[in-house]
Amino acid sequence: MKKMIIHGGQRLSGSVTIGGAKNSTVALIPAAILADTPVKFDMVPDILDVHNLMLILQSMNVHSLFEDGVLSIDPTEIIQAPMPSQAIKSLRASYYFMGALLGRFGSATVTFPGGDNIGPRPIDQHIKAFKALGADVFEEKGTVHISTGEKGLTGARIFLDVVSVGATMNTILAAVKADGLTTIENAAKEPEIIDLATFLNNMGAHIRGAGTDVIRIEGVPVLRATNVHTIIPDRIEAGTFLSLAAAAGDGIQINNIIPEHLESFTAKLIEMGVPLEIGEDSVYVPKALDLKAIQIKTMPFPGFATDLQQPITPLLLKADGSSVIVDTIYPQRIKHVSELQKMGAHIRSENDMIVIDHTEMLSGATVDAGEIRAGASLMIAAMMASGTTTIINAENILRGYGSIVKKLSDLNAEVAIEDDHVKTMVEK
Ligand SMILES: CC(=O)N[C@H]1[C@@H](OP(=O)(O)OP(=O)(O)OC[C@H]2O[C@@H](n3ccc(=O)[nH]c3=O)[C@H](O)[C@@H]2O)O[C@H](CO)[C@@H](O)[C@@H]1O
Ligand SMILES: C=C(OP(=O)(O)O)C(=O)O
Repeated sequence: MKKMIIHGGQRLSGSVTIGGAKNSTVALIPAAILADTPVKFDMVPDILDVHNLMLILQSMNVHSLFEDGVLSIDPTEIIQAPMPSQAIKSLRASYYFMGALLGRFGSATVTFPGGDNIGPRPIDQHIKAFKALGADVFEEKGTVHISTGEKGLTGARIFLDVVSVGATMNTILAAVKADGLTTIENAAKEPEIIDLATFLNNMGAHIRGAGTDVIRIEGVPVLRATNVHTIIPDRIEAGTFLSLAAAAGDGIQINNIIPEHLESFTAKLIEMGVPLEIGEDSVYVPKALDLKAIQIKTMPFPGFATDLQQPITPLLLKADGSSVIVDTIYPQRIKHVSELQKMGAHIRSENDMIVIDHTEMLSGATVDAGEIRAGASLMIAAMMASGTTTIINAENILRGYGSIVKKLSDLNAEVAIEDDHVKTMVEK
């Protein structure tokens, strides 16, 4: 078990560069096994999810190498083999191997995925799509078996009952080499879906409409990589640093941002009174004073991202008055609430609402990063607090925040990650 130790109260300044998007990367790596050539990704974040996906690739005889942000994957000698269940369980996105293996071999056997513990996370819409494409699906003891038998996959019209990032991506992965036209209606519109479609289209796929709620996929027999795919910047990591900068910064420049991906978030910061200076691919956050309380409702893209409701919470503690968050995607995503209370935060959850009242001062405490964004929220609160905070289960933070100790230390934070009693990464 790892713990993150933060000595709070330092004012932060300087600049930070955002890495490639976790939620693109974790779909692109499984997508690589659909290629008939080796593939290369650039701007790959150094996060635990990537290392676990590499372990899963290894189990299928797919060689991968991760060096200086470039991940090379050679799927040309892939075999179907049992996958390491611990790695599968360590992340949500292992479910993308269902669509990718189905597209590659016409069958897939994948243990039910893990990922963040943020309330119920069914995959009924993924299964519905696989069935519509002609696969038989059955679940036994936590493992999903999917197969098309001799008949192969055939394009179909699929209407998703709920807007789902994972079901949209998985349907694309299964349909990209299927016979004929697949139409996904009520598709999710997240930028990471466009990134996946761009990667596949550059290899010869025929996917149109990614980024809208109707996606059309004309199946192709072969996918060949001819260039390096550069992963889009992580809008959730960017939002986390924007919140940190407004909460504890004396002027912080955040580089490698696509501002259009963050409009619902930056609009809320501006509404609070944070005087953001938004550039073409960067945002400068000056010292923020006199913040106003706001109301937030999380929605599918382009709405306010559920993954950013916890990271913005510590900033809301600084606002004058009561702020309210309603997470419509994951109403039970409240693991940070009890932990922030331990630090003295005036925060409570009631009837699917999180109410955040002005809090003059936070104090360091031992708190639990129950999941990735709860961890991000605690990390920011710890920077604002007086004294030392120890965040246990820090692996959850490392699932999605690459080089986090270095990035925070470069901003003048006093932070380290310790492995039980042994220091593994101390940058300052
Ligand atoms: C690896 C990845 O990209 N993870 C993101 C992805 O998760 P993930 O793809 O798992 O989330 P979905 O977009 O699928 O979930 C959205 C909503 O649909 C529901 N649902 C989903 C699928 C399904 O078959 N049935 C169903 O009812 C879910 O319970 C949830 O309430 O999108 C979430 C919502 O933006 C983000 O929080 C996660 O960071
Ligand atoms: C919920 C998240 O991740 P995952 O879907 O990978 O568990 C997240 O990134 O906030």
